Amino acid sequence: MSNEGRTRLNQLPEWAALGKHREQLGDTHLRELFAADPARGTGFTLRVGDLYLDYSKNLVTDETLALLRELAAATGVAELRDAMFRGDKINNTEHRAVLHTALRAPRGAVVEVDGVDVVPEVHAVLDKMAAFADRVRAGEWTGHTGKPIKNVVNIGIGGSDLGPAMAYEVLRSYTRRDLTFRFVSNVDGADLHEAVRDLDPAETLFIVASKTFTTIETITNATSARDWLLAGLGAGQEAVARHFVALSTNAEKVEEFGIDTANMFEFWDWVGGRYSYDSAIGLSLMIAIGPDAFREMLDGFHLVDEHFRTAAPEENAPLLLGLLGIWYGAFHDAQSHAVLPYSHYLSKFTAYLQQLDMESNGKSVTRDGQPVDWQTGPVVWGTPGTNGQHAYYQLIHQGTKVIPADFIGFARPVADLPAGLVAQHDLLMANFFAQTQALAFGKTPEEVRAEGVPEELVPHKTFQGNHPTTTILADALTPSVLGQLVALYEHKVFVQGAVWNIDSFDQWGVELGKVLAKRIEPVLTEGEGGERLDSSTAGLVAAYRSLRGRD
Ligand SMILES: O=P(O)(O)OC[C@H]1O[C@](O)(CO)[C@@H](O)[C@@H]1O
Repeated sequence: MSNEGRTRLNQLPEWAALGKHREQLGDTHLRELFAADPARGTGFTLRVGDLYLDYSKNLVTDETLALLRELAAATGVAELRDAMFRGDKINNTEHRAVLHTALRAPRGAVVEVDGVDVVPEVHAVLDKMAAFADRVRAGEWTGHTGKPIKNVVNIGIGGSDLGPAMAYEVLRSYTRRDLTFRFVSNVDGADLHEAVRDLDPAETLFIVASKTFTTIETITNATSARDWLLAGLGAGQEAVARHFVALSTNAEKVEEFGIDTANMFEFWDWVGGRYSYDSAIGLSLMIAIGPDAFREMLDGFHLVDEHFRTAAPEENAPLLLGLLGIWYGAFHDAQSHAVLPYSHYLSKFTAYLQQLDMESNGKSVTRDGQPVDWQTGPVVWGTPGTNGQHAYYQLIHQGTKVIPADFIGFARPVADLPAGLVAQHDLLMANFFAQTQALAFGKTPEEVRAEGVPEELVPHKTFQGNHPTTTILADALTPSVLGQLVALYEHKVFVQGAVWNIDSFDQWGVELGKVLAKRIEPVLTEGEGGERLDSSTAGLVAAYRSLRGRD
């Protein structure tokens, strides 16, 4: 889907109107916006499925939102969205459809790629995954020596790791606590070593997750895992079949590696790596939480897909979140976006969003290859909130940067939290609410003085406030809520890519480093070819070789 001839974003009248509006708003403070509209705190909210979204503490007025929606209309967000759901090849540099939404379509829905309905295939793989997961969970899938599987090690990287690893943490309270799950991604041998050192190979299943099955980190780790297994069992290649399964789009490479393709769970080139954990890539998660909870998660995704597809612009949560990000990047010069969950279980959520957002929208040319001269994707960062409060929140409160932040919290702690610890939840959530309040309203010099603070300390104890936040509150962290949250962010990223007119579904930016690493490896090991390197890299490589005693 090309869009040649489209007016450049920053030449649209809608863009100019936003610029003018920004000038008019000037330094208008959230304190003023709230004072002017007593209903703002309840009016600037949305409900989507189980998510309650409060966007009132953003630096926007009704007019800002209307202008942003006009920008979305002028840039064809809805048309591109419909093209995505329809299965058009909107990933134009790779000529691929973008259909992660089909992964969570209910049985019986129809989604066509090149005239073929893909939903039956999706459900056939989900059924195969469920049958396998049930066998492992029931102790019926045995290893080479006949022992049931007790340990599951997912080997993958990027989208083939971050999704299942994140979701496993998020849904810990739903997992089989008697089974061990580990996630290996780093080509640093320490990752695999630490993951398997206390495991019995006879009880260990490796899930090799790779869309392409050519990713060097994953194939290297999988090869080492196979060596560890066979050495531990004292067995030959015949032991591999009971201990290795593959998740991939590439049957040929899976077979080449020595994994029986009967033990391969397929997905398709229309699933981007960072959009894939609800495909076969989620097998480790499905074993951990069971097929029913996995289905609930998919239904959560689907609920937000349908919301995004059908909700009016004024009520469309992904559209709103996407447009707010565009507003801050373009008109407030925000360089980053913080995601701050108030749940220990969401400790890997922001790391997951980093790939989703930054690999999707870290682009600087438009869909037809022209350089952009507007901000694209922000730096996404953050860790669970209360820990952040004692680390980097100082900078958010009193530093010089504009850092829009999403606060994510839950009304109820997870169901299996011991009664003695449940009481701590109110304290956690008191912090959650207090922080967005402090960020928005701050503390004026007058308020500080009224506390009797010595004059020389007043500037230090003043909080300027006016720091934008969006609060996402849900009842509890269930599989469905996780699906809803991930889909919300997926579509937010989509909206931004559509407005910025970039291809959010390719990732050419990861290629160069891979090629150079391949070239440098023989220089490290054999010492040949160093003269072709630049002087800095050549010096570093020489130092490395010398430290390793190779020269
Ligand atoms: O699943 P694969 O093919 O091993 O790729 C892993 C990751 O590598 C990338 O292609 C680049 O980092 C990601 O998009 C992808 O999620």
